[in-house]
This record gives sequence, structure tokens and C-alpha cells, in this order.
Amino acid sequence: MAPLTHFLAAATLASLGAAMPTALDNVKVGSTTLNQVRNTNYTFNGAVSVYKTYLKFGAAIPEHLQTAVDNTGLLSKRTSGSVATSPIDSSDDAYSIPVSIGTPAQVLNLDLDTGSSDLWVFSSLTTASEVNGQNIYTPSKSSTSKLVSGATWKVKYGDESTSSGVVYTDKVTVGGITASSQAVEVAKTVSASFTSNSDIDGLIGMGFDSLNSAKPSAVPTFFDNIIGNLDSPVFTADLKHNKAGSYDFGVIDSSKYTGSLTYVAVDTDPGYWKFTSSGYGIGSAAFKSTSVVGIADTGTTLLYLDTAIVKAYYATVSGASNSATYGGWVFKCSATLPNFVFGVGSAKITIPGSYINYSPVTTGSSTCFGGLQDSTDIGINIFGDVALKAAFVVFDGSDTPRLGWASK
Ligand SMILES: CNCc1ccc(Oc2cccnc2)o1
Repeated sequence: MAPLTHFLAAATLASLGAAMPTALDNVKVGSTTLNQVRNTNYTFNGAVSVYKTYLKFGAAIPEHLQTAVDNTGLLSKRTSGSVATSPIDSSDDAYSIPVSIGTPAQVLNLDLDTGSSDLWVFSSLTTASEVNGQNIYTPSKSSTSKLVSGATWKVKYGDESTSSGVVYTDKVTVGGITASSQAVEVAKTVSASFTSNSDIDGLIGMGFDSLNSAKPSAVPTFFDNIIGNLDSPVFTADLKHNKAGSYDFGVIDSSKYTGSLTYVAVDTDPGYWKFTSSGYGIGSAAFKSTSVVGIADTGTTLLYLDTAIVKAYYATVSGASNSATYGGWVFKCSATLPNFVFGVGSAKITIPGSYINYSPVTTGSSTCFGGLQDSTDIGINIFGDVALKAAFVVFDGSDTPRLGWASK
């Protein structure tokens, strides 16, 4: 059967005595048969059927019906959320988010870390002498906590800091989005640099599962547990210098960036958000097209790149030196540093020179430590917070993970 619209149009033109030939003239009115095919995937559910009838006729959904429908899990709700993230100090050393754990909620400030994949917390089980002002999670005070029998974890970070302990599951909510049975790795011991950092109550890893340290088997990340309920399988980072930014889940908020997003492929081996930058530019010098493989890591403070790039950058800063005393490139705090541009595809992200004039080597010193440092001893280039806070970044966890970058 020709589409009805064509048929009606032809009839109308004919009635108007339209003389000019139209394309409709050679429409042949015919017939066809569409055979119905059973949807073998469909399972009838009474509550869902009644629910849909109520919706169809605009009837209010009684609570018992909503609960019955929710309990089927058949109408998986799609959701999105947003959480503010604040620098923990005036140097933007790290960025924390409030995370609610347990019933009733116990709120801890966790470092959202795309460079690792353990959600671990200071707790009532942490060696007392290693707790110094942090908020703690007390599983015994949560009616929804469950010990994961036999599970342990131990994690070591790039800066040699460590923590370890046992594993519970509990309800975890971030930005209004809840994982009802999230693995919460409870610290029994933490290293000195965590103890001395009273602004961080633990980490929430948003890397890939292969980086998770739980034994005898890895436990899913918070992103793993919520991704199926998100409107879109993404979270985004909008970190800022000296002020609150945000992490969004399930949505890309175009009001948070300028221009357009440029996407780049992610290599998930060995578990980082690893991508290839298309090159770099120093100040007003010509952009150098070259592949720079690195990871987008919200849990690392600074930008770490290859020696050649770092040397070329500090060659433009009079008096800069790579100091054994201070463990990296330093210069006079009064120096004006050039911007640093890195490429993502054909796009360019500009890091203001002021972000690379990172902070005095010690409080009050006139010698400042660079926000760009050498990655040789690390073994991988790291686009840490110094780089990320110059951009809006989409962490796309779809079947083909990718990173989206935009200026802002
Ligand atoms: C600064 N050491 C303690 C500490 C606070 C937050 C983190 O987490 C890190 C450190 C390095 C890389 N990735 C995450 O370590």
C-alpha cells in the first residue's frame, strides 16, 4: 500500500484539475501485508500493565502501585545528578565531594579520583593514632551495612601513599544518585600523608575495574553501579581554581563549557582514562603537533609531562631550575609564566600560566614550585588537576570509552 499521505495528495491535486505532471502521477496504488511478529522478549507484568493504564488515562499513581512497579525493576528509571566539588586548600591540592554512606547517612568528604578504582574511607576500624580530624564511617551505626566476608584491599598511589583494610557493602549516594549496595572499602590503616590530610576522608575511585585492589576479587566502582541507571553513561568534571566546581553524572551540561566538545579515544589498559593528546604550545610559540599519551587523573594535583616538553617550558622562565632540594622545577614566585596549550584532536586547551605558578615551596617562601613537572620517574604522563581545571571534561563510559574536552 502506498503511504496514505501520497494517496491523499494525489487525490487532492486531481480534484484541483492540476494540469502539471507531478511525481505523484506515477504512484501505483497497490497492497502489501505486514505480518505481526511475537515479541518473545516480552513478559507480562500485572503491576506494570495497570501502571501504564493509569498513566495513559492520567490517573494518580497510588503509592502501593508505584512500590509494586519499582520492585519489579522492569521500568528502570533513568537519572542524572550533580555534586559540587571544592578544592581542599588554596593551592587546589585536591578536590573533595560530599558522599552519603549508610542508614542513617554518614557524610564523608571523598577525593573523586579518576586515576584509581577503590572507594575507601577512614572508619571506626582505622588505627586510632592514624586518624587526625577526618570524618569516619562507622559500619556498626548503619542499618544497611554488610561485611563482605573474607574480602580485603590494599592500595598504593603514585605519591607512595597507601591504605588498606576490609570491605563492607552499604548504600552510597552522590549528587542525589544512589548505589544501594556499594562496596565500601573500610580502612584499618592509612599512611602518614593521609593522616596529615584532615580534609580528605577517603577516595572514590572512578577508574576502570582492573585498577581495583580488593581481594579475592575486584569490587565494582560507584560508576559501575550507577551507569545503567544514568540517562547517559557519562560523568563530567568541571574543576575550578580556588572555587567550587562540579561533577555531573548522566548528563552533559552545555552551559558549563564554551565552543564544542572534542572527543578522543580512551585506552582502558591498564585501567586509567588514557588518551593521546595531539601536541602542545608554550606561550605564543608555534603549536607543536606530536602525540603525547597521558591519563586524565582528577586525583593527581599537577601536570606531569615528558622531559623535553618540561625543559622547553621552563627555558622561557628566567631563573627556573630543576631543583633536587625541592624535588622539581622551581622559580621565583614573582616570575610571570607563559600559558601552556595542549591539543585534543584539532582542539586546544589553554592552561593559564598562573595555574603553573603553583605555590611557594614552603609557606611564605619566594621560591615557587611549578604546576608542570617531569613525568620520567612516574613512567606515564598525567593530566592532573592543573590541566583539568582549565577544561570541561566528559568521562564517557559507554561501550567505547572516550574523553570529551572543551574550553570554558
Ligand atoms: C597526598 N598523599 C595523600 C593523598 C591524598 C589523596 C591521594 O590520592 C592520590 C594521590 C596520588 C595519585 N592519585 C591519588 O593521596
